[in-house]
Amino acid sequence: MDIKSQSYAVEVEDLTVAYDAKPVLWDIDLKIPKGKLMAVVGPNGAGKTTLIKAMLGLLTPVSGAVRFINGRDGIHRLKNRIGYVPQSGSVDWDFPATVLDVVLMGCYGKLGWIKRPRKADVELARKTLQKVGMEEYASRQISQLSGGQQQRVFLARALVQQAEVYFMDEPFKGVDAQTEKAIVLLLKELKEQGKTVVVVHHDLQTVADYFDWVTLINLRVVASGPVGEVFHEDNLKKTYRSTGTLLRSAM
Ligand SMILES: Nc1ncnc2c1ncn2[C@@H]1O[C@H](COP(=O)(O)OP(=O)(O)OP(=O)(O)O)[C@@H](O)[C@H]1O
Repeated sequence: MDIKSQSYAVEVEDLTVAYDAKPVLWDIDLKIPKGKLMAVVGPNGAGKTTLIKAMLGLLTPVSGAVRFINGRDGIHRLKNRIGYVPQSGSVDWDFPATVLDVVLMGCYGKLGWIKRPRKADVELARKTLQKVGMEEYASRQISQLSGGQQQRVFLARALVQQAEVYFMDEPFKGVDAQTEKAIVLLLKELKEQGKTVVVVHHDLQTVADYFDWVTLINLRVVASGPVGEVFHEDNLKKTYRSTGTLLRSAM
């Protein structure tokens, strides 16, 4: 099937997810058009990470379905075309692997640990490390990097995968201004390549600059659509309810 001819990258239908029988996402319906940079916005505990994990098939929903590329493919048939940058700090890197090894994992998935990388893959991995400003750390143990540096390596790993749809959980969390700029440039580059990127994002002030599509969520989807249409005070109020101070600073 030609992935490029389809208009939706991801479709979520009636998705309900619970932890210990307590629903944290309720009846989620979502269509993410192909080629969009989409922010997922909502207060702490709104279910943003849970939504991403459920879309990736890392959590089993109580009900509902997630379909990729206009409903034709499930996640398991598409795994090389889906890239995931988990939240920094959520992965235990306390095992022996260099930065270059970790980036090469993006080329091979699980096979990376047993298969010898091809020269072209190593070149691509090094070039991508350069892009995220980490080339001089290629031989460093991943456990010996700061959180922000690990975040850059995660991004490089996702980029070498050359996926169609990317999910990034708070890629800007705890990074300095220079790294933030580098990530924004990468997002724009992915968009230019026609990729779809779904990003959990907390900084309301940068939503309109960095993204063209937004989903506002708090247990349910409050609104989802073009930033210019749905990212307004009314919807933000509904999403954040009592957090008026945060709201005022964003508008
Ligand atoms: N493994 C788990 N077991 C039980 N409850 C969980 C688990 N993970 C998350 N939760 C709960 O589910 C709800 C949604 O959590 P989630 O991490 O998806 O929110 P979030 O919007 O990503 O929050 P944040 O902005 O703080 O990262 C929260 O109430 C959280 O306490």
